[in-house]
Amino acid sequence: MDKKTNNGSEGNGKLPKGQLLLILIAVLVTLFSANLMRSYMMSKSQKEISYDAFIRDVDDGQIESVTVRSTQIQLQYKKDSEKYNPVIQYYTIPMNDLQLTDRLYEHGVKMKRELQDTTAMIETIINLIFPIALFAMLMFFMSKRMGGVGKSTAKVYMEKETGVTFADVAGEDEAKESLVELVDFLHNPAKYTKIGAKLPKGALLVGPPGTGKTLLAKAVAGEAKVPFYFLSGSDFMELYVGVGASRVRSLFKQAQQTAPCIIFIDEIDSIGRSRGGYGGSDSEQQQTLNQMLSEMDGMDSSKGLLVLAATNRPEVLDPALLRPGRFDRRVIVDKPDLKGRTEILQVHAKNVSLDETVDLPAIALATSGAVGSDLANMINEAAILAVKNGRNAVCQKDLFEAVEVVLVGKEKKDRVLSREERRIVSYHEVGHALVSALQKDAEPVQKITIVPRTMGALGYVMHVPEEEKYLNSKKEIQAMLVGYLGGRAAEEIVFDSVTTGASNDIEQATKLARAMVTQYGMSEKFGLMGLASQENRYLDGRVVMNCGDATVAEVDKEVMRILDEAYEEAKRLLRENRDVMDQIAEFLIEKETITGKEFMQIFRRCKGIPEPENQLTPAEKLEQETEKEIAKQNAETELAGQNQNEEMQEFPSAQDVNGDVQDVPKSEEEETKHQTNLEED
Ligand SMILES: Nc1ncnc2c1ncn2[C@@H]1O[C@H](COP(=O)(O)OP(=O)(O)OP(=O)(O)O)[C@@H](O)[C@H]1O
Ligand SMILES: [Zn+2]
Repeated sequence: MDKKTNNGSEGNGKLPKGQLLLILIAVLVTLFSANLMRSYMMSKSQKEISYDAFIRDVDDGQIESVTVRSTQIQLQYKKDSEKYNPVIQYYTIPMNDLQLTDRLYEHGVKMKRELQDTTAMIETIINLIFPIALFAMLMFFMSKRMGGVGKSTAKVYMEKETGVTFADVAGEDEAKESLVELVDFLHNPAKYTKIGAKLPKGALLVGPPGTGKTLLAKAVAGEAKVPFYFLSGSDFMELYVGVGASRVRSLFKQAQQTAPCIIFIDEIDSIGRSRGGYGGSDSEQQQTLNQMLSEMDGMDSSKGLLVLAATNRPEVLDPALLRPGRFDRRVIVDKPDLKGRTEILQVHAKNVSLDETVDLPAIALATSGAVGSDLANMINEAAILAVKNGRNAVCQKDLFEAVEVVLVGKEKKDRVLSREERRIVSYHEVGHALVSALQKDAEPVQKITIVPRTMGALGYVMHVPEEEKYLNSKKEIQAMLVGYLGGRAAEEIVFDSVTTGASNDIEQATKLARAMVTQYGMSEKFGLMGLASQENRYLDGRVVMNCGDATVAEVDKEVMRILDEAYEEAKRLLRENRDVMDQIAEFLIEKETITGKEFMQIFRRCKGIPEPENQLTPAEKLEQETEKEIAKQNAETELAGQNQNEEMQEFPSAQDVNGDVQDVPKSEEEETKHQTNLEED
């Protein structure tokens, strides 16, 4: 979702440490030179006069006042004296003169005695102690900020025991399988080295954010009961030159001392980016990477030391990292499928009280495209909702609400749309839904809402897949395209103008149409030619075209044609069903949310289709069964009339959030692409 890999560490509000250091040095230099100047000037302005000259001046009545100190007598001449000078401080060395006081008194000279030479003392302090103190501070500061350069103990995050096991990681069976082997290496390295087998030094966990890569690495450590060292590639970004490399060195050194153990490097792409590749690798990154490479080469894996690294951008990694003896194993940690999602939900629901309405597989069906961290979030969010509503167990309705919260954000109650905006959003969403309902190959509509959400959606349509699909026919994909464009088509038909609200739809539709032409071999013009390969399946990576410029232009034309065709089809469908669209949109404007049932009722009424008798959605069936069961229970215990099931009624089966949301990890299209890919392999 919005868990984009954060490579930079800028913008944390604090002054960069380098700058602080510079400021400190500048202050020091200024103070120092100011001091030098001052004492220079002071030595200039002090002027000694002989004792007899002093006595003469006293007798002459030229002296205004004296300050007597142990080592000198400072003289202040009267303003009208010819010796008077504001910048010169006259003094004389005291003599053993017993009459001095009387003499001064006689001539009306003001007398002051200072026991200690305070100015001298202050001067010593300023000139000696203060700079020393500042220097000491500076040294202290520098040694602290270098974080142990030269010392072997840079701060490294370590867990003696992670306590995580493979049972905590749900789904991801293939990934777990290849990691189980590594656990055995760690357990008993001698068993392998005796035969002469070389143990693997590293494995690369590759997959989209939030799929449990960190969790898997911890599970390997937990299963092998070895310490777990953790380092995140992005931590290196804020460091000074040389610090990254030294951190890597000290990490490996520490790890080697506690072997067998696991070193886990998250976001390895931020240090392991291809040297001299695009993005401009800086020398600091290179140094760190080189250090890592040489540490791995020098590592003795027979001691049971294993380096795991995670990335969602394997294609940017330096090939040197992937060579034999380094991260030569690749473990794919992909987005979970329906079964995987069900299992992840079950793992996280283990410690949550659920009531009998809860149907986790239905939630899994509704969350195509969600990853482990999303699902974990949903369970937690549902638990919070249950507490908020004063219940002591989570029900299915909480879970469905949590799905929406995680995928499209919370309802934004304070965001009030104007009447005109509500009309436009309503028609837009009804356009999507109606087009889907009219095309037999599209999924039935489950819910439409125009309550704005925090993650940016003004409204959206939920679909219910009857089952999870891994392969889509050309017809289904075309229907999907028409569905994506239905919102914009409705706007054009009704308001004769279009808004920015459809930008995400258009992006999705274009991606899908392009994939039809270049990847699925679904265009007549280009046939089966594979024109592009997706650079990164794990993020919304760019697609690399494998053909010449002329062909690229042709592809663009073909994509445009497909989109135009789909748009025309959407408009045709909506024009022919204008009355249905108006009625549903009116209902939506008034109610803000319309359920699939209500939608179909209006739809059927307008189209003159009789209400089907016994055609229930799976969730409705479930609901009925649960009701029956409760009734039975009630009869058995002779308790009557408590329908604990009320809350669920609005929420039939599984749903698929599909709409104008920027960040929803999208589902059908991606799933289709991915599965099609698998098919090709
Ligand atoms: N397969 C899974 N089974 C159970 N829980 C999971 C699974 N995948 C993710 N989670 C939950 O999501 C949380 C985050 O996952 P984790 O940090 O391991 O993902 P990641 O792939 O390392 O993500 P990133 O790339 O953002 O670091 C986990 O702590 C766990 O609660
Ligand atoms: Zn839309």
